[in-house]
Amino acid sequence: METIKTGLLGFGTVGQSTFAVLQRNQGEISRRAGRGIEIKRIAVRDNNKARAVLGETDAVLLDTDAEALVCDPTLDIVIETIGGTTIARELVLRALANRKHVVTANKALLAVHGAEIFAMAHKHGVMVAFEAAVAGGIPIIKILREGLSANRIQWIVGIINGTTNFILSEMREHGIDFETALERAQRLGYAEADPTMDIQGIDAAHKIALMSALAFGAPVQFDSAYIEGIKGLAPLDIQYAEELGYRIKLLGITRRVADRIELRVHPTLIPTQHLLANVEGAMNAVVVQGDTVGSTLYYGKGAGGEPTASAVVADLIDVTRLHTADQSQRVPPLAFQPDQLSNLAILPISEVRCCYYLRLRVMDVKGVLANITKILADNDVSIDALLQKKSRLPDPVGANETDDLIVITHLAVEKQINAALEQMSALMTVMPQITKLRIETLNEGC
Ligand SMILES: NC(=O)C1=CN([C@@H]2O[C@H](COP(=O)(O)OP(=O)(O)OC[C@H]3O[C@@H](n4cnc5c(N)ncnc54)[C@H](O)[C@@H]3O)[C@@H](O)[C@H]2O)C=CC1
Ligand SMILES: N[C@@H](CC=O)C(=O)O
Ligand code: NA
Repeated sequence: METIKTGLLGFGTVGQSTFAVLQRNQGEISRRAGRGIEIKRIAVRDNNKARAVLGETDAVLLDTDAEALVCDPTLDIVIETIGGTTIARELVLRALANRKHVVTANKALLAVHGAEIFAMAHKHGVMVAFEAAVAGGIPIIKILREGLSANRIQWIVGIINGTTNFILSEMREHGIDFETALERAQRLGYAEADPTMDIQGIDAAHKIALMSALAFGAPVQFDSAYIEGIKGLAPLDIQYAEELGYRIKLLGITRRVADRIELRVHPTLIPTQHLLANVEGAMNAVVVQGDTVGSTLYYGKGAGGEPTASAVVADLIDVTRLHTADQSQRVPPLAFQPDQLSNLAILPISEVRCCYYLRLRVMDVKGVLANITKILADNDVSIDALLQKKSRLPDPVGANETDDLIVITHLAVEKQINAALEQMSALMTVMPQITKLRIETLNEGC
């Protein structure tokens, strides 16, 4: 059978690795797909740079005309690896309108414009495949869409941003400062073109929003996600958390709660003995809890050229198989049939129930602890553990001796915690900036 012809948009980290994997493993790939898969055309921004990597070849048309690529009648599949939500959106919509399947690694694009893009694909009877967009090489989309399709999924918790996990690991294990760790992540090809997407938790939110839609059969609701990144995380809290038996990770969390969904990304304390706490560097891990299967864990490389290309090429093989076969075998992009999506809304963060880590800096005077425990009790918050130590922060001018007070709470509703924090902040004996972090024990309890 004739090979399937594809066009590649962008030739950066993911684009180059996709090209290399398709070449290197072409024998096995065509045996799996039922026919060969070829990149016949590449659209780039800088021809000379790309030519230097690609070398001289007549087999691939290399130019800067992305518009022409998505309209090229000889191509069956467009592979989008340029990133972003503007030009990529236009090109993907144009490719779909031209009845080309699209394989993309672009989570930002699908989290923001997924509804429009999936509708366009449906209208023209073509596929949008995006395994590479979530947790890089871990085949989590396939797991959610196919492997766990018998389950009523209850929650998903994941380390789904390699850059921030790499930074947290480097800071904790090697005492490296934030900026140096970020530079390393960029050099290794993990970070987004704009690394604030990683640092601020936005990239993780794109991914958890996509997984949430797949798990619960609702539209992608990235706009309603609660997002907090790692920039404000103090090394002191990383230390105290360790002393109390927790590690801090940037987690993406989505959970079914009655008729609503939790959708949030924030630094979270998890017990150090949990497998997730030991996921280091740019590795990703996702825990999916289904009613039938129970708890399942998926672990692997979430960023970097080759692991991401592994997912892009797997999608190319899937699309090739389905393109070649009867179209009735198509799998819906969000796992549920497009006319069967529910309108489950996102639960506001103030309504979320969690356990909390609170760090207060207090004057070392009589009654301070009693006041704080009373405020917590008045707000219906019970204490699980308490640690009081001489403050490790330098004393501000004129202050009495100060202590760091760490409180670990039992399950509480976030608005009760916030009310308690407001009352504590008003105490003369409590110094400004109380730190609040959420805890997930990854059991039923929290
Ligand atoms: N790097 C990684 O580890 C992963 C990246 N992704 C996603 O893959 C996509 C690509 O990421 P990277 O390869 O890391 O980025 P990159 O910045 O290395 O590559 C993007 C390439 O696209 C080119 N480009 C930009 N606009 C263009 C246009 N209009 N026409 C032609 N070329 C254009 C750029 O010049 C650049 O070479 C992004 O959506 C990213 O979120 C997904 C998973 C992992
Ligand atoms: N910037 C992302 C790349 C993969 O999605 C990350 O660090 O995880
Ligand atoms: Na994946």
